[in-house]
Amino acid sequence: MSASLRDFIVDEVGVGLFAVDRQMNLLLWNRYMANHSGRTADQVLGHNLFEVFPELPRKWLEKKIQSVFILKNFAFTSWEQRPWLFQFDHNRPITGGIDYMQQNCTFMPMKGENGEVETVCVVLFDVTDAAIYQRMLKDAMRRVEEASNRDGLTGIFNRRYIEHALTTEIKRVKRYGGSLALTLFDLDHFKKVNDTYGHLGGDEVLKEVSQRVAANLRETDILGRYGGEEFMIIMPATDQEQAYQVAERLRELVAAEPVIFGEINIPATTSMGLTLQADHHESAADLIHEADLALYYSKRNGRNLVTCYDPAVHKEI
Ligand SMILES: Nc1nc2c(ncn2[C@@H]2O[C@H](COP(=O)(O)OP(=O)(O)OP(=O)(O)O)[C@@H](O)[C@H]2O)c(=O)[nH]1
Repeated sequence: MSASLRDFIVDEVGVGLFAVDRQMNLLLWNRYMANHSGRTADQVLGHNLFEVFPELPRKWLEKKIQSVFILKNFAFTSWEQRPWLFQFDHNRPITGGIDYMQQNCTFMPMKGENGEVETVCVVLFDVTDAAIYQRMLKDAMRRVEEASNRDGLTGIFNRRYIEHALTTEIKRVKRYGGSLALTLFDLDHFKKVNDTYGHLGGDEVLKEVSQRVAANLRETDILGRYGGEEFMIIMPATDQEQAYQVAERLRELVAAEPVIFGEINIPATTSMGLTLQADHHESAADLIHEADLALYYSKRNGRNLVTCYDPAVHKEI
């Protein structure tokens, strides 16, 4: 191959190419590197790489290059470990939060006639597009995952998620001890709300009640929509007295102010049933059943009430 052909390829190859000797002096600097760094080959060749580019991660890069001299093997770095070696602009209109050109690098040992590595040549690949797509894919997957856990109307957790969360919390208590309270609540006479104010009015009540309750829980509590107008609150590390206080506060909070639906005020109340995790509970279903029974007694005793499950009082219906 003629020298001119070789020079042509080195300059037009479309990746960054540079080479250093054992003292880290630059021996090769192709046009790609010149264009992106703003330093021409004439300005950098013969100079120490780290003196020309003091912003390079010297300790890490020197070790990497020295290892190629010593081990006489190729070495690689990926943008996932270190997003970039040189702070090059990427010129992408949609960056997805990516600041500089993302780079993969290959370090090649170039041996002399004596078999020793005399030069290390570094190939720098622009992998910004792949990095952007991977980040977008991860974001999309996170959003899908998030959406699959949420109830479309109210934005709180859906039944699938909250049942799973309850099972996890029960396992945690069984293993590490502590207390766990479960509250189920249901909007009172909700059929009448729908009949009187229409389905959209009913929906507004569901949304507003969810928001009020969500805003008045601890960060560690988990609120979910369990059914049409039925909700569940998992309260980890909460005993019966605390859970009762919380439920009473929430009940009052819902009843205190009507839900505003356009020009109309819709009064809403809730009935609640709560129970605590105990050794005899085998599964989430056992706990839910007790909370449901207590909720039933709240309905039966006049609604707008909180009932704590008591096995001596709350018998199967
Ligand atoms: N607007 C609206 N209504 C819903 C939704 N899901 C369930 N519902 C309604 O909720 C009502 C529940 O009625 P019931 O189970 O008879 O209970 P209730 O009228 O609340 O009576 P009590 O629970 O005994 O106080 C039904 O009319 C359902 O159509 C929803 O997403 N939006």
